[in-house]
Amino acid sequence: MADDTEQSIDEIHDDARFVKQKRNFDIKRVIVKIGSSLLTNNGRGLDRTAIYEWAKQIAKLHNQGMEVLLVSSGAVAEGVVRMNLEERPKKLQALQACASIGQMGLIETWWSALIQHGVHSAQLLLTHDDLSNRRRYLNTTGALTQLLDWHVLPVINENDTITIDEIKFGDNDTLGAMAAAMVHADLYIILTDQEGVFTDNPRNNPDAKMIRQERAMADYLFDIAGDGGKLGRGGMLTKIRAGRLAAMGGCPTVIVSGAIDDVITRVVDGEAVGTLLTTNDTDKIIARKQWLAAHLRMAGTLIIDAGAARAVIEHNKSLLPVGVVEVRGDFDEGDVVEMVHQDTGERLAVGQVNFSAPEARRVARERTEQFDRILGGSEERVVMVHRDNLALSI
Ligand SMILES: Nc1ncnc2c1ncn2[C@@H]1O[C@H](COP(=O)(O)OP(=O)(O)O)[C@@H](O)[C@H]1O
Ligand SMILES: N[C@@H](CCC(=O)OP(=O)(O)O)C(=O)O
Repeated sequence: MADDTEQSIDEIHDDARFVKQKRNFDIKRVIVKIGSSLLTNNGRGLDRTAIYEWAKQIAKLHNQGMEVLLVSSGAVAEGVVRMNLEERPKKLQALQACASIGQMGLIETWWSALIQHGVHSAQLLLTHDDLSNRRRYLNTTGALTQLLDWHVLPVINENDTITIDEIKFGDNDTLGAMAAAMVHADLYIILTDQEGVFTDNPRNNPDAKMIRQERAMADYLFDIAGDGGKLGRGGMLTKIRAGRLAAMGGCPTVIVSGAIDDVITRVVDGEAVGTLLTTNDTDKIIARKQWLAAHLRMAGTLIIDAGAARAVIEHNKSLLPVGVVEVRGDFDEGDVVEMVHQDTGERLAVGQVNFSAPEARRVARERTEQFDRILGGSEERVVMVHRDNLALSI
C-alpha cells in the first residue's frame, strides 16, 4: 500500500491489487486467536460446531508438521451463559468467577475437538506481566518451547481469575501478539466476527469498505478502529495495536472472519481473505521503540554522563558502558531500564539493557577491552543498550 497520507480512506479499500493476489507466506509457526463473539455464537453458549470446524483445520496444519498455537477467548462469555446471567457482570469478583466457570467449558471443548484428530493440547493461562517481566518471560518461553518440541498444541488464555487489569480490559488480541513475538511466529491470525478491518466500524456504517492490505504501522488505522460488540472486549482497536506488537517481532497479522469456510487453512495457504497487516525491517524497529516508550514500569536506572547523553540523543548511537556513571536497581539482562542525565536528572531514554544489574555495575565506566577481564570470560556484549532497543523520551 502506498503512503497512507497520499490516499483518502475511501480509496484505501478492496484494492484490486490485493483481491486476487496470493500472499507469499512461508509459515512454520502460526498463532491463531479466536475472539469471544465468535466462540460463543453471540451469547448463545460455546459454538461447538464452529469450534470443531476450526479444530479440524488447526489439526490439519498441526498434523502436516506446522507448529500452531491457539489463543482462545470466551471464558467470561461462556461463564455468563452457564450462570444464566443476562449480561456480562460489572463486579470484578463476578467477572473472575465467570471466567473460572467458563474456562472449564472452553478447555474441555478444545481438548475433545482436537483429540479427535489425534492432536494433544495443553492449557496455558497467562498474564501480561508473565510476558513483560524478563524472568517470567523466559520461564514461559521454556514451557512453551517444550510443548512445541513434544508437538503438543498450546491453548492460551488470560489468567482472568488472578488478574485485575486484564479482566477489566480483556485483551487477548495483545496476549496473542506477545506470544507471537515470544515464539517468533511467522504469522498471527486473528479470527473475529467481521470480514476484516473496514474503513469504519461496519456495525454502525454500512458504507464502510474493507481494507485488503496495509502496513501494521500505518497510523490512520487507529482513527478508523472502533469498539467491539457486547461480548467481545477490545474491538478493532486492540487488534490494530496487536498487529503493531506482532510487527515488532517481524510477524505479519491477518484479521479475518472466522465464519469463512476453511478460513485458517486458506489464510495459511496465502489466499487473500481478510486484512493483511504487513511489516518490514524498518517498521520492526519503529514498533520496538514504540513498545519500549510505552513501558511504564522500569526495572532500573542507568545514570549517564554528558558525553553519553550527546551520543544517544544527538547522534542516535548505542549507549556504551563507559558513559554509565551509576547503576540503580536490580534488573536482569533484557529488562527495560531508564537512562537519566547525570547533571540534570532528566530521563533521556528507555531501553532494553544487555547486562544484569551486578554486571552493569562492574562494567560501568569501563572500556570494552576490559570486559573479558572484569566479567571473566570471552565477552561478546559490547554495548549497554543497543540503539535499536532504545527509545528517546525527549
Ligand atoms: N474499522 C473496523 N473494522 C471492522 N470492525 C470494527 C471496526 N471498528 C470497530 N469494529 C468492531 O470490532 C468488532 C470485533 O471486535 P470484538 O467485538 O472485540 O470481537 P472479538 O471477540 O473477535 O475480539 C466488530 O464486530 C466490529 O463491530
Ligand atoms: N480472557 C477473556 C477474553 C478477553 C478478550 O480478549 O476477549 P475478545 O476481545 O473477545 O477476544 C475470556 O476468556 O473471556
